[in-house]
Amino acid sequence: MEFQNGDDVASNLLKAQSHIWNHIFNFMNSMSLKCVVDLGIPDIIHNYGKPMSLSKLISSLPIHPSKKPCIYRLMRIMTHSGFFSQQNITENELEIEYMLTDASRLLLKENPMSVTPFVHAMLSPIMTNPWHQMSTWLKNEDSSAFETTHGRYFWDYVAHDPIFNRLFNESMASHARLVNDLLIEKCKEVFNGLESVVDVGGGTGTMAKVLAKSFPQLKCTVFDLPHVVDGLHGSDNLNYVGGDMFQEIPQGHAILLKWILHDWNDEECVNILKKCKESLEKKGKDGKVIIIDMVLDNETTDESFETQLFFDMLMMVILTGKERNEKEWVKLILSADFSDYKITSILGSRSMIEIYP
Ligand SMILES: C[S@@+](CC[C@H](N)C(=O)[O-])C[C@H]1O[C@@H](n2cnc3c(N)ncnc32)[C@H](O)[C@@H]1O
Repeated sequence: MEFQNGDDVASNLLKAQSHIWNHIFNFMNSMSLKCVVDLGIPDIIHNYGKPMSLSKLISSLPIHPSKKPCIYRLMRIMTHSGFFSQQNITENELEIEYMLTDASRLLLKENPMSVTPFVHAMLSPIMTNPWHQMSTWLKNEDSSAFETTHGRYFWDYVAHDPIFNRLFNESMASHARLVNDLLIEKCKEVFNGLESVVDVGGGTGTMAKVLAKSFPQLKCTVFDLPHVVDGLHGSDNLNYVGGDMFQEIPQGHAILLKWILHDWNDEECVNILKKCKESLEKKGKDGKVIIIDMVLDNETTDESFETQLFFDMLMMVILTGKERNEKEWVKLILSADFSDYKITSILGSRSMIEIYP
């Protein structure tokens, strides 16, 4: 047994207290980010074209005059968390000049890879309210805390709320734009020579459009729920089909499941994979399913692992899904009667899993 002297006890207690405080107040990071995005601060600094002083920033914001001093405090916490850098630090706060960082450049509206739609969707009260119901949900039979809060499954809710439908689809599309080019670059040989691919749960087709353009011989089908693809028009080698992947998946030589299986529990995933297998088998024997999702790995850097844990909690609270480690993926693949698989780590916390019938 270790004995601690009085000073150690006090210092450990204080550390424990700050640890708890930082956890209690972690939501302030999210909400300050939302505020900065709502006010368009990254765009204002970017459009200014050079480091922007606090006084200039304040005069560019549509805020009430009594709130002017609050902007320094908002910028201070956001600078602390890496969204801005600063120069010309003097006694006079108004002279501090702010610059963008890699993180805030990714929030610019004009950036085709902008993460701003993801901020709007994920931090809307529709998505944050369910977190207050987590412990209630753990004691009831509902499929998710989202259902406990909103009385519907997530996908059903999205189908009935056109504004949130647009917000959510745009957030997925913005995510896809960020990873598409990297993905195609890293996985060229996976799509090379393929005749057709069905992007199941392909949203509004952001990924499929890039595939169709990069591989003109490849016939791409975006398959998603009718309210997502209704009214969308394809091109020569791209078409949209509305339907339910639990019923039937259009035929293809390959099926892409990008950010799909982590939305669903094991039983649902096995059903989806079996539907994929049926679709592939109608085209012959050499097909494959290409899954893009996370493979949980606690050996990765702390930051990546934390991101994976956040997504796992998101899948639990909003949907019925989870993030899986390799062993859990293999169990799913074999349960759906696929015979072989290959995992390639591609994009930070995400991997590509090719599975073969
Ligand atoms: C997390 S999003 C992923 C979107 C896209 N693959 C991407 O990576 O950006 C999941 C997609 O699955 C679709 N989806 C949900 N249930 C579905 C079903 N039963 N049949 C077909 N698509 C479905 C949703 O509409 C949504 O577009």
